[in-house]
Amino acid sequence: MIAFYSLLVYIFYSVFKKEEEDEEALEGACGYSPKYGPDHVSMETGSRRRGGHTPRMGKRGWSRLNESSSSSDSDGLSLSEEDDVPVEELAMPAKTPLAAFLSFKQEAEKRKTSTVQLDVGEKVSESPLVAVMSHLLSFLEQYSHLQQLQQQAEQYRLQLRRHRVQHRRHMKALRTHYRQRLHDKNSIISSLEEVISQQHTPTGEGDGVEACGGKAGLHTLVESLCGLQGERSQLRGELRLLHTQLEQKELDRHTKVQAFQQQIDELKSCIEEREEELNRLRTASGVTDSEKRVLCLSAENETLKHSLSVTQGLLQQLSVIPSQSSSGLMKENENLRSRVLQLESTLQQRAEQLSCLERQSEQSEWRRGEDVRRRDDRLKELQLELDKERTKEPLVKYVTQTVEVESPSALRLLAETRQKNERLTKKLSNQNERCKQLEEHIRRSDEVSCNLQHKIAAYEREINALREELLKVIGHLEERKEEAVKAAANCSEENLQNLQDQFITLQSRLSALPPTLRSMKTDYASLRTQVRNFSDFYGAAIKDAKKQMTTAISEISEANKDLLEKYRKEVALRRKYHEQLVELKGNIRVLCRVKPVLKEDQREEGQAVVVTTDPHNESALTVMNKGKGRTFELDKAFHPQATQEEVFQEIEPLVTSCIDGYHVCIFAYGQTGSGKTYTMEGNSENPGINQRALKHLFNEIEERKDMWEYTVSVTSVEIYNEVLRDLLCKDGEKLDIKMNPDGSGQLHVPGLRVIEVKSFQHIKKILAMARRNRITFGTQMNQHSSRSHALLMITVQGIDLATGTKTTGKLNLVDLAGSERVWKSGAEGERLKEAQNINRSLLSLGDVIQALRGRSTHIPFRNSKLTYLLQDSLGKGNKTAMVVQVSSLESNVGETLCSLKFAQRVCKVELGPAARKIEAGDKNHENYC
Ligand SMILES: Nc1ncnc2c1ncn2[C@@H]1O[C@H](COP(=O)(O)OP(=O)(O)OP(=O)(O)O)[C@@H](O)[C@H]1O
Repeated sequence: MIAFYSLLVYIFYSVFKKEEEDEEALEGACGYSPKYGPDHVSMETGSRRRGGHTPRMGKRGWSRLNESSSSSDSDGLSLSEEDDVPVEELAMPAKTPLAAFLSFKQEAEKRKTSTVQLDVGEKVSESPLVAVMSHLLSFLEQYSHLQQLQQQAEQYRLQLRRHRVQHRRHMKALRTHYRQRLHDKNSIISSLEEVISQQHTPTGEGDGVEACGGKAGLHTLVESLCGLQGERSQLRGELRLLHTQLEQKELDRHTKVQAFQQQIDELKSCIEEREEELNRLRTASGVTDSEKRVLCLSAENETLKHSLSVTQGLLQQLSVIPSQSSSGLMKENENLRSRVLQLESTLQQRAEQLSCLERQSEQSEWRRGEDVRRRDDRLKELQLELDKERTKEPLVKYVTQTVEVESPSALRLLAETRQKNERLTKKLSNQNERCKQLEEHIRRSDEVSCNLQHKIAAYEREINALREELLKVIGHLEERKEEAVKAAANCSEENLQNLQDQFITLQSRLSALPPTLRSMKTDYASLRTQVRNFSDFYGAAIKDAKKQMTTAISEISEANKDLLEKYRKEVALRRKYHEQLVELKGNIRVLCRVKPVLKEDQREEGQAVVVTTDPHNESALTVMNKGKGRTFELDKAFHPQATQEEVFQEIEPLVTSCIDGYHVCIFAYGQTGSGKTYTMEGNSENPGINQRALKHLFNEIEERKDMWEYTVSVTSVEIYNEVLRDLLCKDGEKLDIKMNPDGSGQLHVPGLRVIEVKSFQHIKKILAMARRNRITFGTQMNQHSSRSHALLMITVQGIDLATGTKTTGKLNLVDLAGSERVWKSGAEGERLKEAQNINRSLLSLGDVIQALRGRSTHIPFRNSKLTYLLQDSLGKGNKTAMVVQVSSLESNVGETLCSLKFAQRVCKVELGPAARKIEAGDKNHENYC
């Protein structure tokens, strides 16, 4: 029994295996078509495999197929010899072990039935195994039948293809035949037409007979032509008919193909149904383990085969399809592939670029960080230098330090200069020493001469006294002599003796006198010669000293020339560093000044101070509001006690820039009454930025007068209710802003008074005039509130005397009208309109700042007269400083916060590097710029 089952299993297995092999072989055999080639077949098999079903035909499908096949034959299109394959041969079932087994089984069944018939009445119990076997056998029968059907279907397909090929060939041959015929006829007609045209051409007089003969020939020719034309039209008709027939046949073929396709589909579905049934049977009949295993294995095998076939089909499709008929597809595929490759390479490049960019950005980030750090360091250094500069250290020292840091060549130059300076200083000090010695000598000589003079005078006095005494004595002696002569004549010898004695003593005394007198005289004479000699010596010494002094001075002046040159260079360097410093500080600087609490501000008692500055951080400012502190970081925050000078110190570099040819704008912004006018204009005791700036301008101009010649001109306007008015004209008319007609692109205000200023005193008068003409009113916030924006515009034009280079700097000093909350200022009527106009123009200023901050392409300068007028000083390439004025009192905290927020926005604006407005004279100058 076991042996039987094993045999059965083996048979099954071999049957299935064989079946698959046959199927493959059959597909291989049927798939080839001479027209479509092996690729086409592969495609078909591929698609069949993908479908997972092997097409098999049922009996019904087969009969229908036979019918249509016979109808196609009836069209009169017969197969050629080589294409004609006998159907019986193709439809021959494969000799398989299955067939042998079936025959064996049939015989067994027959035997069984005969045994059953023999053992009538005997009860035979059918075992389940037998039942299964019978199932299996019936299934196998069905299966073999299916196989046959499938083979038939394949054969039919082959036949159909052959038919199609033959039909096409036939049609082609027909078409060429008719075309040839038509062509022949056409050529005959054209030749005839040529002949006719020759016949029609006029001939000579002597050709009369020929002409008669020609006419007859012509007649026949025309007739034959007509006949030919008729034939041609007939042929054309035939051709047309053929065409219609062809079309009809094509249509028939198409419908037949469709019908076949439908039948094939039906057959396919039928086969599928059968296969499903078969599978069901297969699984149902797997009773024993070995059978189940076989079934499982076969199922597994099936799936593996299926996946293999799918893979193969895909592979074939991929490799074969393009080379056959789908050259377009292939091209497309190639294109796609190349495009993919291109894209991949681009992607790779992009990735590389990206990584490169990332690296670069990292590097630049790092470099930026380094730069910022270096800039910070430099800023600190420069700040230190500036501080030193501020403490009025000598200019050379400042430049020396700067140069020491900056340039080694300059350092060398400086060292040389310093050495020369030292040498000169030494020489000078030597000269000074000598001068001092000489002076000492002179002083001593003077002293000696003075003493001698005194002595001489004393001697002279003594001599005079002695002379007088002598004269007196002589006079007395004369008198006595006369008396003695008289007495001698009258008196006794005794008296005479006495008198003689007296006379002798007097004579002795007199004789004693001359040596003293003589010595005195010689003393006097020697002293005189000494004095004379000394004065000569003194004169010579002075001459000598003078000589030495002049040589020293000439040497110094010679060295001074060098020094002057170096000084020029150093000034240029200084300017450069100054520019760098200003740039590092930012071409837009925001400073905040806190107004001190004045008596008049404390109207309400218990007003708290809410704004505080940090003594350790000069750029921070904290505002307390509702118990919370908010810190603002600006460029500089001045404490309330900051002086006007301290504020100006911060502005000074910008004012200097103006002389160097930059456009500078300095404006005070803030709430009404917060001290804008005080900061800009100040008062007589404490002048503000305006006066200080002009003073600084004139001082600088004075310093540079050896090298530069400057012209300073001033204009002053106010903008009140969006109306421009000249402040340097009483009853100034309404002015308008226009473009300069010289095509420079600069703005210009026709009719505006421009005053050329010669001195600082002159400017003071002009400022006073402008102040008088400005509109102010008292508001609740400020007794003398400025109700307009006041602009003081200074133009400094310079010419370098050495090179002829021209610079034009502009300094706009703006005292803005006070921003205020309308309800708080108690404004009504005209005041309300003013306040609204002020707020509107300040809003425009804010918009301009916002646009500059956002680096917008359009800056709305024209939105207000204020911004329009400041256009050439407020935008890119210029320098701006804003002094934000705030009140420190609690009642103004809202306005203070508003002003500080605006200030912080301004802080973030980047104006870029400032541009100097310069017209070069010659190249030399550029070295200094
Ligand atoms: N730093 C200060 N030191 C002393 N007094 C000051 C200071 N700041 C302002 N003041 C005084 O405060 C008052 C108002 O100042 P100022 O007129 O300058 O304000 P303002 O902001 O210009 O006001 P408005 O916008 O209304 O014109 C003036 O009397 C001024 O002298």
